[in-house]
Amino acid sequence: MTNASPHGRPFIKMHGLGNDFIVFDAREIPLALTDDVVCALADRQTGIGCDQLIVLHPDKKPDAGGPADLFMEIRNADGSTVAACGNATRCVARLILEETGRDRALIRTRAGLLAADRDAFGIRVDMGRPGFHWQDLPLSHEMDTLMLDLHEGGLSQPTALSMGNPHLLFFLEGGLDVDVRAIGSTLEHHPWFPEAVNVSFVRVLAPDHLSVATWERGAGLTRACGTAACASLVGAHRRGYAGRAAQIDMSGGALHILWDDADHVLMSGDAEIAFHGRVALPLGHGA
Ligand SMILES: N[C@H](CCC[C@H](N)C(=O)O)C(=O)O
Repeated sequence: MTNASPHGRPFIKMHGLGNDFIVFDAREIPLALTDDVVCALADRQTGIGCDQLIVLHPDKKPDAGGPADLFMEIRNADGSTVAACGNATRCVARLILEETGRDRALIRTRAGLLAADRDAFGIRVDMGRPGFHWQDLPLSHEMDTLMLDLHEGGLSQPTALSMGNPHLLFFLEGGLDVDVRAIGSTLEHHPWFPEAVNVSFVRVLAPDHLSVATWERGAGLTRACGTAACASLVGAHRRGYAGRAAQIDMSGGALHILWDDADHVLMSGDAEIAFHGRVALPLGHGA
């Protein structure tokens, strides 16, 4: 793979509430990254550092639901390819809205076609419908996804649901302190989740106010997780703890989530550009 120029391949470093991304634009010059190169770029000591790496491609299926502005490839820091990333989708939507000057963006992901626009909280993305069936996650066998018979670290009866990616949600009582890293890293690869799982810990502060901490599949503890914020609102509503709209506080900031009457989950929040750069690919090679 050669560089786009002698000074390396351009990228944009972006984040959504501190959940950070390296974004490459491959719409003009193709880019195919092996898992090893993704891991090297994501490394916070020897690479650029990120939770996820995003590659923008031309839309691959213009006839499936209408042409999208682009196809968004999503890679976790461990190199794994995943179908959904809420915070990164807001960042990509911002790039499209600024590039086109239009008030709406259409982003194709492996989880489906996502529409985005601006609202009072920043960028709003329609993250589509949640999935509750055990095969949506997927889970290894049929079970009640509202209350799983699963126990870890003194916690039990989590909810599992899909936002295009799998989420396991523990709802915490009162001031209970939990070891997010220990429990999250243990359950990420639980045998019931053949494709692994994102593990979140949710406190219900009010029916319209939750706080969430997430151990992300393929990335570990992040400052925010957009799909987890969506999943937490939906799960809290299903369990009778919350309404259909809430502010979700995470260590990196807050998102506003609405599960609308058409069963779509709308996520609103910031999308920031940290810096622009260039990198020789594969890392450490080339001028
Ligand atoms: N770790 C997730 C992908 C990134 C999700 C997160 N960064 C978000 O904002 O939704 C997974 O493996 O499904």
